[in-house]
This record gives sequence, C-alpha cells and structure tokens, in this order.
Amino acid sequence: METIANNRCFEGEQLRLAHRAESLGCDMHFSLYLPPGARAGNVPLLYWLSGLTCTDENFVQKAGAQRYAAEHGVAIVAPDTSPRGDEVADDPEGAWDFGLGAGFYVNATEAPWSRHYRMYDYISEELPALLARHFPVDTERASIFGHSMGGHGALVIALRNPAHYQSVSAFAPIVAPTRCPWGEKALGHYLGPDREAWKNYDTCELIRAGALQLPMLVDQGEADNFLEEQLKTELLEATCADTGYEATIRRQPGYDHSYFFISSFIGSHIAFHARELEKSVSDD
Ligand SMILES: N[C@@H](CCC(=O)N[C@@H](CSC=O)C(=O)NCC(=O)O)C(=O)O
Repeated sequence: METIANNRCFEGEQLRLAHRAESLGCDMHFSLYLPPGARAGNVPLLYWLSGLTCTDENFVQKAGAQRYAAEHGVAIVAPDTSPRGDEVADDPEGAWDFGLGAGFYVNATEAPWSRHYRMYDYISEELPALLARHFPVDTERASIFGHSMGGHGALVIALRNPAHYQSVSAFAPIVAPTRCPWGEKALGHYLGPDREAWKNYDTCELIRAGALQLPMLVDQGEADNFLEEQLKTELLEATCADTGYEATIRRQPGYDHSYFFISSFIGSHIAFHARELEKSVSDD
C-alpha cells in the first residue's frame, strides 16, 4: 500500500492510496477521508460508489462531504469505478458507458471481462478487509451510498449483504439495470445473454425476491436528463409500493444529474447514515 497524497481537511485527513487488488488482478487507487476522531480510535465507515466515467477523485473533489464526515465522526472510502491498467479490456469503441470507468459493480462471468472485472467482490470483500487491516475504521459499523451507476452498486451490494451495512442511500441510482440501455449493455457483456443471471444485480428484482429491510434513502433530481431512459425511479417506487419495502424516495425539483445536485444533499445523506450507525451502537 502506498500513500500518494495526504491533505489535512476539516481537521481530519484526505488520503489517496495505491495498492494491488487481488480480486481485480490489477493495481488500484482509492481515496479515504479520516475524520479528526480517527486519531482517538476506530470510527464508523461509509463506502461511496461513484458513477460512470469517475475515478476515486470525483467525489472527494466535488461532493463537499468532508465537512459532514468530520462533524459526524465517520470515515468515507471512495474506490475507483472499474479495474484499471493497460492490460484491462475496454469497450472496443472507447464508449464511456462500458468498460474502463464503468464496472457496474458486478463480477463478470464472460471473457474477456471476467479476468479483471470483479468489482462486486472488490467492494464487498477485499476493500473492507484491507481497510480493517490498515486504518482506524470499524468495518463492522458500515453503511454504503453512491451515485447513478454507483447508486445501483450501493443498493445491490447492501441488499445482497444486509448484515454488513447498517443503511444504504443513493443519488439518482439506476434502479433497474435489466430494463435500461446502460444496464442492458453492461450486464449483457459482463454476464452474457442469460437474463436470469442479471437479476442478481438489479435493485427492483432483489426487492421483489424478498431482500431484507434496510434503512434506505434515495434522492432523485427531477431535471435529470437520464431519469426517463436510464434511471427509471418510478420502477423503484412501484416495487416498494407493491412489496411493502420501506424506502424514503425524494424527488427534488430542478436538480440535474451532476455533483451540484449531490453536494446539495450530501449532508443529509451523511446525517442519515450517522443516525443509523449510532443506533447500531445503542442496539449492541
Ligand atoms: N461523459 C458523459 C457524462 C457522464 C456522467 O454524467 N457521469 C456521471 C455519472 S453518470 C452514471 O453513472 C458522473 O458522475 N460524472 C463525473 C462528474 O464529475 O460529474 C457525457 O458526456 O454525457
């Protein structure tokens, strides 16, 4: 593990690290914010999953999350969005919605993608173990959130591993990748033509299949250009209504898909997770 950058931020530390990722078979970067409280002992951990075209740096530079993480005493890890390196396969036409920067948080089963594209294992297994070994974070007190493709990743990973996360939230998530062009392209290539296999990576399908209840918050901008064709928030609203799954889904008038939207509500998401993480301590 190599520390590439360390900047003081709201009395805590904004770190950027490089390491060898065994699950992905390549070198990776991730960013980690440690609040000032981490100097005194282990702090709860939030995982942030970014969207298409992002690296680990978009969130830490644009969301304005550090102020709130420092206030609530939580660490935030922001991993990259796909395996990286010259040896990693990419979209043959260099499209931005598939391949590098677009791992969709799945374990690919189809060649050539299956060699490196194992972001589901990286986020849900390798990264927690690595962080617990090297940093003052309590990976038993963790929550997960993300944006767009990363909102999809956060929802799917939390719904499939409810014992590992106290809460989940998302900004403008792709809620039904089996039913939108971005998702159909990615899942078709990464997982092959069997659409049954795709359902393991679809939030609406997981809820319909009986996923356990977790505290869930979703914010969706109503002026988001991707809402109608790709994000389809109405499918999550219908799924929750049909199944009785309790989620707070807020439609925010005038907001688009950008980090201006995320930075407007990031404080509210971090406060939501901090409350749930605090409850988990009182429940012990
Ligand atoms: N390059 C694209 C726009 C891509 C885009 O909007 N990416 C979003 C995530 S979209 C879903 O996963 C993003 O977070 N971008 C990074 C940023 O810093 O804003 C285009 O040209 O339309």
